[in-house]
Amino acid sequence: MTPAAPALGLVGTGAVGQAVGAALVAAGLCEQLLVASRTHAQAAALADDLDDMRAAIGSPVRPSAAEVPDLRECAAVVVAARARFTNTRHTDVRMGGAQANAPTIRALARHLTRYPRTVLVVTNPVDLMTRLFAEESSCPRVFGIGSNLDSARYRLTLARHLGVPVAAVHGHVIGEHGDAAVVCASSTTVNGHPVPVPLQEVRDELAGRPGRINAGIGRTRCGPAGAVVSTLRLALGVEDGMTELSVPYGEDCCGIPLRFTGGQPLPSVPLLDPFEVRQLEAARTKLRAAYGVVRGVPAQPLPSGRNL
Ligand SMILES: NC(=O)c1ccc[n+]([C@@H]2O[C@H](COP(=O)([O-])OP(=O)(O)OC[C@H]3O[C@@H](n4cnc5c(N)ncnc54)[C@H](O)[C@@H]3O)[C@@H](O)[C@H]2O)c1
Repeated sequence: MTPAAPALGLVGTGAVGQAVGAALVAAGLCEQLLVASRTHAQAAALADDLDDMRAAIGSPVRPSAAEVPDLRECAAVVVAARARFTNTRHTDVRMGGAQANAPTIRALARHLTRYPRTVLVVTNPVDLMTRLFAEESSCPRVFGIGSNLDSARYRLTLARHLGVPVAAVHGHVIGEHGDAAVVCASSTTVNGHPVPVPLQEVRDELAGRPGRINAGIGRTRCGPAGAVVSTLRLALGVEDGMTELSVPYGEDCCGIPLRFTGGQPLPSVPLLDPFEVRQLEAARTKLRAAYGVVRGVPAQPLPSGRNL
């Protein structure tokens, strides 16, 4: 297997960082994996653990500890940092991290100012943190992981409900990676045919699944790691295809489907019915207001050059 990239970077060595690191070593997408974290000791510890994995499975990926500025040489950087805070929310849980994570994202963005390659933001609330990173860094290719994980959960739920393979289901979840997610039921197909979607069952599963995972194993980690690896395959041009990512969209930043060809993304929002249009508008209004709070100022439109 020839790795697609000389080096990839990873920021954060917690639950998500560990799972992403392991998935990248297993996937063999790069020759080197540079790991950075709040402390060098954390980065070195994860790099050693991943190096053991490399030796055990014969992966081409060589992990090593690094500082964030070293990641500028990488073909892509995954941001999975989380500030230390206690989230006491029961609804809109991901929004609970907005104020705490914003300074961390700002600091990381400054280290990577005008980094020209791909940044994948995982830190929640991901739609806000993606926009913050993009604005603070002026990086041209910043994508948020979240709606693609929601979409994977949606396809899984529908496949189980209908008793069909997941691969037979085509459908997207867009908008916010959070309580204002929009299930694109009207454009969903199974084996190429429209199907009635049990919307309440789907919404209950999207809302309840992360909480059940957290209750059982502390943090969600493998799902986001899978979403990161599949996105990197598209962004690095290893394969062409579609995924749902948070990107600048109009004056906001929210999850929409992007079709990648040769590593280049093109927005590909499906036709929405009037109910879905209203839901997407509500999600964008919510995100715009929340972003204004994170910035401490009313949200400004994104420069047109960065709108997708
Ligand atoms: N977008 C998604 O689909 C999705 C899914 C799951 C989790 N998440 C989010 O991913 C983030 C990480 O989650 P986690 O469970 O791994 O958190 P965690 O608390 O287990 O780990 C956070 C890591 O970030 C590091 N860190 C903190 N400040 C840093 C800094 N300034 N620079 C570099 N590293 C720093 C910490 O040392 C730690 O290694 C959270 O915001 C979480 O909500 C997103």
